[in-house]
Formats: sequence, C-alpha cells, structure tokens
Amino acid sequence: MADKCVAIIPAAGQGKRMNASVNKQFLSLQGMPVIVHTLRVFDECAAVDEIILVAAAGEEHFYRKLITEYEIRKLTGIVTGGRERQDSVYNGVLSIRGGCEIVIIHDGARPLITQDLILKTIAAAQETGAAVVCVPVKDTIKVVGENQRVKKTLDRQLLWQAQTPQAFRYGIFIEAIESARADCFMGTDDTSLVERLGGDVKVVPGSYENLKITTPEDLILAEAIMARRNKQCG
Ligand SMILES: Nc1ccn([C@@H]2O[C@H](COP(=O)(O)OP(=O)(O)OP(=O)(O)O)[C@@H](O)[C@H]2O)c(=O)n1
Ligand SMILES: C[C@](O)(CO)[C@H](O)COP(=O)(O)O
Repeated sequence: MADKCVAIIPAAGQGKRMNASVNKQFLSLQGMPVIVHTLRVFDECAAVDEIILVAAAGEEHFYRKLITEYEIRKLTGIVTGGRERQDSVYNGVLSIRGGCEIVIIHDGARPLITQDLILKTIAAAQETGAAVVCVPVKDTIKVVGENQRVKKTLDRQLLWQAQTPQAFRYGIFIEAIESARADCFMGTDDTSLVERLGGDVKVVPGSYENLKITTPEDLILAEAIMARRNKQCG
C-alpha cells in the first residue's frame, strides 16, 4: 500500500456533449447521481486515503450536500475547477496538503470504475512512476486529411484507448504539470504530460465497462451495466 494516496476527481466540465439541463455528474444512474457512484468506489477503496473533488464555480454547494447525504468520509476538499480539464486537475493537485506518495486522477464522469482497477493503477504507478488504464482499440483507425481524404490506416495492434484512473508518484506529476503549464502545453489526458518529458508510463489493461458519460447513449449503456452488476450482487 502507498504511504499516502490522494485521489483527485475532476468534475468541473460543462458536459456540452451530454446536452442535459443539469451537469451530467448530477444525472441519476440506478437512482443515485453519477458523481456519487464515482466517489463511493474511491471512498470504499482501502488504498485511497483522501479524496479531493474539483467542481465548477457555483456548483460546490450542490456537491457538499451530496457528500453529506451519501456520507463520503474521505473527502478532504472541494476546489474550484478551471477552463480545461488540465486546469481543473492542476487546481486539485495544488490543494493537496503535506504532499503524498501517490496521486490518482479519475474523471467524475466515469462512475463504473472498480476497486480492482484502482488498486492495479496505484501499484503500477508505484512501480514505474506513472500509469494509465487503457483498453485496446476495437475499430480500425484512419488518419483523415483535407476534403475527407484518408491519409493512412494505423496499425491497430499498437493502439490503446486511454481512460482514467491515471496515477503518479506525486513529484513526477507535479514536475510534469508545472512544465506543461510553463510551455503552454494542453494534454487531453494526464499521463501525456509525463510522456512529453520522456517519463516511463505503464499501461494497466482496463475494462470497456469503465465508460465516460459523454453523450446521452452512454447513460443508457451505464444503466444497463449497473443493473446487471446489481443483479449479480444480490
Ligand atoms: N474544465 C474541465 C473540463 C472537464 N472536467 C472534468 O473532466 C472529466 C472528463 O471530461 P469530459 O467528460 O470531456 O467532460 P466535459 O468537458 O464536461 O464534456 P464536454 O466536452 O462535452 O463539455 C469530467 O468528469 C469533467 O467534469 C473538469 O473537471 N474541468
Ligand atoms: C482523460 C480522459 O478520460 C481519457 O480518455 C479523457 O481524455 C477526458 O475527456 P475529454 O473528453 O478529453 O475532456
């Protein structure tokens, strides 16, 4: 187990592609808000010591209510997010008090995460310094240029789709995110910040079930997966 492991949960996006009347993290899945599902898995994971939630400006009090109602015990802070996901993650990491051995970052909008994957990601980060959960790409991926003309087809054997969680030794991540900010580099995930400095990033094979609630059909899929899991449990 890590000396101290802090989970950062970015939940400060606008959810534009979801096109819902409320923030997608507040939408209901099996009768409970998406964000509560996500937080519960981290709260119940023995390897996680603290949770920091990153919320959009003005939404902090909604989260505070949920944290109290659903008794999320390990939450130590709610911080305000930034314009891009990377800015939100930065605000979260900066708010860690007294440092930690491992920081693990997970999208608030991925409620189907499991404790098993969290534990594997933390262990991989302890080994190499940085780790990312990925699944092999299922489709054939083409590079497309101007006028919708295919430039080439990539070798699928080499392609993996990045998810979260992504975990790091604290010092490695601080250096990578500070350096990205200094160079105005904006990554679409967290480990890409370490990759650009030449760091070693280990892939943890994940699950297609760990989907991100991005567009309305994701919610339908997530409902079905959760209903099946609940049935299996009891
Ligand atoms: N400035 C941002 C943008 C995103 N996120 C969070 O990062 C996760 C992954 O982002 P994504 O699913 O792309 O969410 P949105 O940016 O909200 O989606 P969209 O692009 O459709 O607006 C989400 O939990 C989201 O709330 C964040 O904390 N701060
Ligand atoms: C970090 C991430 O979950 C990896 O798949 C994803 O990139 C975040 O979502 P976004 O749509 O890029 O904001």
